[in-house]
Amino acid sequence: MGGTPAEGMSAVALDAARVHGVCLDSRAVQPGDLYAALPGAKSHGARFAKGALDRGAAAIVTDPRGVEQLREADLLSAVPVLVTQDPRAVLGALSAAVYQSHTLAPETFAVTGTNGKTTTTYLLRSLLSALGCTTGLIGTIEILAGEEPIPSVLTTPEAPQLHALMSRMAQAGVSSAAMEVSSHSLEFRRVAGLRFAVSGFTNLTQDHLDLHGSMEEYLAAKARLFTPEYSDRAVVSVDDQWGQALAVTSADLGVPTATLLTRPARAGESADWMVTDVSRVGLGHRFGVRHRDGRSLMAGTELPGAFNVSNAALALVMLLEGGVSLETLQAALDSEDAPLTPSVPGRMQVVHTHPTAIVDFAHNPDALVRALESVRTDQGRVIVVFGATGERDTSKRPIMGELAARHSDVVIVTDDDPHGEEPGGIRAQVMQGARDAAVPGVELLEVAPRADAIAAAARMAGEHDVILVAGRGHEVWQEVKGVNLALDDREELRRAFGNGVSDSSSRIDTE
Ligand SMILES: CC(=O)N[C@H]1[C@@H](OP(=O)(O)OP(=O)(O)OC[C@H]2O[C@@H](n3ccc(=O)[nH]c3=O)[C@H](O)[C@@H]2O)O[C@H](CO)[C@@H](O)[C@@H]1O[C@H](C)C(=O)N[C@@H](C)C(=O)N[C@H](CCC(=O)O)C(=O)O
Ligand SMILES: Nc1ncnc2c1ncn2[C@@H]1O[C@H](COP(=O)(O)OP(=O)(O)OP(=O)(O)O)[C@@H](O)[C@H]1O
Repeated sequence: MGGTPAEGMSAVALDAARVHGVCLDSRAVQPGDLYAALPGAKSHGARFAKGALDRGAAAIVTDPRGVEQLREADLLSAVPVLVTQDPRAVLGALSAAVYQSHTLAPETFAVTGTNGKTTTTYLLRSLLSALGCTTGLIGTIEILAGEEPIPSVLTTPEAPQLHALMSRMAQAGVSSAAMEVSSHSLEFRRVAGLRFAVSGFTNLTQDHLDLHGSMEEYLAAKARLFTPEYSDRAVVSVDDQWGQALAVTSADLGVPTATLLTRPARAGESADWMVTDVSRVGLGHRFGVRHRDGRSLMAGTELPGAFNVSNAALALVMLLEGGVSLETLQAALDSEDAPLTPSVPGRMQVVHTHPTAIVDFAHNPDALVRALESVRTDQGRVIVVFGATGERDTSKRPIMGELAARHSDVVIVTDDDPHGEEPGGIRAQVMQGARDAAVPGVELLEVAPRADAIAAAARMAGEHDVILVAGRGHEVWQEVKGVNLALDDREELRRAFGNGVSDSSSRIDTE
């Protein structure tokens, strides 16, 4: 590399002796790293170049705006600077070259879709382990390289971390990995330079419209995964219109694509794989998965919720399409391991019985309805506690309020992560939707803070009622105006039931 900005990446050869890593956060730079100074929504990474250099950055990659900022700060001649119009477009390839991940990466199964990514990756990991593989996991809750846990900040990490992880997994002997691919990561090309053995699509429903603008754009972001650039094969759930459209484009682009229908077929509908013979067993289900050529297997999952049959079927079909034989998979399913009942933190997690109290991550309209439907019994009431996130897709707030009122007996609206927003204003929008639904007999309460709302639910629940605390799942921090406050819905529920419930209600509005 030369000491002046190189126009265009083709002019540049990475000097492996000098560049040992790639990093896009000045605060995390290690000596010898290539610092990627990227344009961001709030600032430009070039603003932080001095910090990166102080920490030992060996080179910088940036865009022309970044070069200007480096020039103004008199940092242009400090280290070699690579300049390209769109640094995110080359970050995957640069990271792959530095970490040698293209030769080392384990066979990876990618899952995308609005809901079900985390659960499906846990199901894949559990099945792969039952098949004797050393496994890896990358997703919202945690990253695992074999048994080694690595903290997870994003659902899908940035390209440098992803490529470094792939190398680390290879060193840990990981042969197969399951990974969540968010629409944000596809939009920002975080997965550039990776190839997936099989990519799976769960569903598309309203979420993240603040980033994508419309459902069509949201699908277009997801669809980037289903191209020959990323995927050797695809399994697309065609339960909704978006999956049906995606299956067509994926196949048209030359990705061998299998379709999966996990709900009953409507007239004229068919798919390569279908879910059959679904029966409820306790909180879980037994079900079959059948190919249109007649091959089939039988499976069972104790994970609550009909949607977990869809997630489990997707995981099974991804493995079958990836080359695992039906007989081998059936043998793993019939083993003592119960590979379709992994413990997934904060996803339909039963925290208390009599009354049943469940913590779930449902934080968008479709997930909330499905979670509420799956906890309905004919014996008691459904009490839901939830709120909406601040500074995110505001249009879903009244919709979720309305749906909660339609599918519950008691709705307790509280706070989620308000971030920088005024929590009372967020609650008011959710409450408005619940009120507008005008469902006779439903009780609407607004209770804050969240711990008090959970306590109120525990206090009012009878033995046969079900409490669903939705929206935060595994999360243990609540972010309020830049401060992280300790808050774990599971702990609050245990406290409410275990230690009794205080009489001092902080209810602030009752209807
Ligand atoms: C909307 C979004 O995705 N934003 C990402 C974006 O932030 P940004 O554009 O605001 O960055 P910025 O603050 O302007 O900073 C510009 C650059 O300067 C760098 N910087 C900044 C400060 C500093 O001191 N030093 C430094 O080097 C930053 O690393 C960045 O590269 O680039 C940052 C650096 O990589 C990301 O951390 C950040 O993700 C934030 C944390 C985030 O919350 N992302 C969420 C929305 C997200 O991606 N979620 C999806 C899952 C969604 C779902 O399905 O639920 C995910 O995959 O996790
Ligand atoms: N296949 C599905 N269809 C609809 N809802 C689902 C499905 N699977 C799970 N859910 C609901 O969505 C919530 C989130 O599930 P999960 O974490 O598996 O999805 P995710 O796609 O990883 O979500 P996120 O992107 O928000 O992290 C669950 O807690 C459950 O309420």
